[in-house]
Amino acid sequence: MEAKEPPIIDFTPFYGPECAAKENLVKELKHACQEYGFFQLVNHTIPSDLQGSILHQSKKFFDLPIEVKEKYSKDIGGFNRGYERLRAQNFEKRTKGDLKEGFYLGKNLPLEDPNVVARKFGQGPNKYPEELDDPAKFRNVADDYHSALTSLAMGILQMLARTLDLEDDAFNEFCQHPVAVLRLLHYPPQEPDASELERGIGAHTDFGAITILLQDTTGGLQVWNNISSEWIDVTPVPGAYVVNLGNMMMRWTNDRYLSTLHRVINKSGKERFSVPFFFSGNPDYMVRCLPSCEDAREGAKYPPITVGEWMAGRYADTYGTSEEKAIGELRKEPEARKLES
Ligand SMILES: O=C(O)CCC(=O)C(=O)O
Ligand SMILES: [Fe+2]
Repeated sequence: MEAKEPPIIDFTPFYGPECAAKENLVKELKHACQEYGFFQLVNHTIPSDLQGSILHQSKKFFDLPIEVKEKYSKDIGGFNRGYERLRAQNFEKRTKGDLKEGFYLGKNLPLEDPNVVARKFGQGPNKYPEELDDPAKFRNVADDYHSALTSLAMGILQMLARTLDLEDDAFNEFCQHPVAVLRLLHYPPQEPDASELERGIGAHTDFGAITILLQDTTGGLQVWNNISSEWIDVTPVPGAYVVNLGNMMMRWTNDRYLSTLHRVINKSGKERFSVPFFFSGNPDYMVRCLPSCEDAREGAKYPPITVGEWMAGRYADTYGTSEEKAIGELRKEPEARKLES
């Protein structure tokens, strides 16, 4: 079978009454989750000017001098918010690090919020850069965008519940006080003579439930196709969201749904901007295999784990606190085996 790009799915029926088109949407989503773990979503009602604004504010931040950006380092003050310098992440562990810089934002919660006081995973205050021409604009756009994407994520999960023959509200508890991370990303163009191993972001799967990614028109995102064993480009569709399933979905569905390897290589000669939104749910929620997905003989492949424990472990893996484990996981990937042998 010829490998194809992940499908483009029209979300319009979600906003309308029950009808054949809505049933068809559920079928399309189910097919995408089983065969690709990825799809592009169009007609999702997030205004294009809000999408343009978040990309614009992101560029403004990354254009600041490095000393200013470092003032907002993610390493200062905890809460997983703020600036992450070039090459800080290194998914494939075969170069000096991924050729991108980032800025992490979440829902802005004050220090006295009960979930922050209780040190729940991923809950806390944002950092907002003061040195921009219009700092209030950055703040408003980031907060509005985060809240719009939180609603979209809940809508998508409602439809994904239907694909699993569950009630629409099946993921409601999961969506309470969610860990939801907005990551502004800037990929400088890679040098023409860069190593073949140079990556904007190395091959990885996402940790959470779903990721909703806005990419500019540069291109460079690729997904791994397990059947044809090749990397497939995800061609930018203006205004669309690239949605992919994270590891939690595999745990829930006992691997019926895919959490697919993906990477970015920016050979365009231009800088690339993207904004993934990672929706990982309520830190106290126990992710366990859905009864309908248990295997008749083998039961569930993965033991139950809370969102908080799962996320903390996965972050530790990618940020080097458990480097050996991360390398061990990468070795399982076909591409890595090929390159090593
Ligand atoms: O920038 C992109 O297109 C992908 C980013 C990504 O995969 C991630 O941040 O997990
Ligand atoms: Fe990713």
